[in-house]
Amino acid sequence: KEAETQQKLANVVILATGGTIAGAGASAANSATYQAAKLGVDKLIAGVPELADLANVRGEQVMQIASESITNDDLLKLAKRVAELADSQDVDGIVITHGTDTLEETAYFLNLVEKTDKPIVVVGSMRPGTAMSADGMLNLYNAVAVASDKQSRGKGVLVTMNDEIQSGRDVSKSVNIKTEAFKSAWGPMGMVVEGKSYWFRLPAKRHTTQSEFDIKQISSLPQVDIAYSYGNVTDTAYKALAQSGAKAIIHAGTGNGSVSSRVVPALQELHKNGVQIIRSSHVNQGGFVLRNAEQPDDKYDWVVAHDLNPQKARILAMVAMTKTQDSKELQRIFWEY
Ligand SMILES: NC(=O)CC[C@H](N)C(=O)O
Repeated sequence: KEAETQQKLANVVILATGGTIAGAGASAANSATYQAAKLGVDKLIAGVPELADLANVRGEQVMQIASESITNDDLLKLAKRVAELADSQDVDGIVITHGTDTLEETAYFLNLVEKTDKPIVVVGSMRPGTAMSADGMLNLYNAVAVASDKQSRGKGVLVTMNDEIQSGRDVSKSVNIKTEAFKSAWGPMGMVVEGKSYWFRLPAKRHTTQSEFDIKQISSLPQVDIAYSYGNVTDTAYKALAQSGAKAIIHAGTGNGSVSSRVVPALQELHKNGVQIIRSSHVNQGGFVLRNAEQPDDKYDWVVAHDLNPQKARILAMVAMTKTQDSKELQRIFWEY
């Protein structure tokens, strides 16, 4: 009987990378003061015995770090392992446990480069497992539920936090401390409740199997950096980033991705020397940067990030620039993904 149930259940692999979901604090009252990336994947799985009702689950520890320390090399390593597993016939879905600080970057990266329609679900938690009302157990349970559900196929990389199913492209950490940290300007795609998913929307942008990018053809990522804008800003950071080797600079602009008149000349100069200038916005609820609004992008040959926040724009620029150095092509890619 047990063997029969196992046969019917989906095979889900949990790739653990660290974060608060693997964190531990000194006492149950420590919801914000704790160490991330302490528990191994086997402990995470053992902590939620109900996972066995959803899927045949096995775990792999890919790294054990806080996500703010993830490098491009870490991203490549994770994405290549995801691709290997997705190619394997005995894997039906993949869950990645991840720190929440850069979870949105990893989810978007995988959404762009994984050539599979098998569910890939990225999940984290806002409180360590040792805290009162810890959210990691339920988030992980929900992630495995979504990863083992055939309905989740072909919908791009997903994120399950706080009972919601979000698109890995759109979702962003919008508040800290609180468990409802992950929001998208375009709303969640669905809900997951008691191990069952309920879908309401589909992504409109190219992803996974419809993407022109493939992790198997990417062995390194170009240096792309972000410069933050504010009142009294100078061009120092932009110039320093270019000097350190940035091939593109994401302008984390004010408002509509506006650029201070004190910075414009430096950006024109950097672009003449081959650095791509990509205008994004750091407004909190989701920016919307349009070409030739605020700045004459056609004249300057700059690119706009449209609705992508600066950190997501960095991910797309890196992936795009593995294939093209042409600003028109870059802009097309920014419209399509
Ligand atoms: N809630 C979290 O996961 C944050 C912990 C840590 N800063 C990380 O991103 O890994």
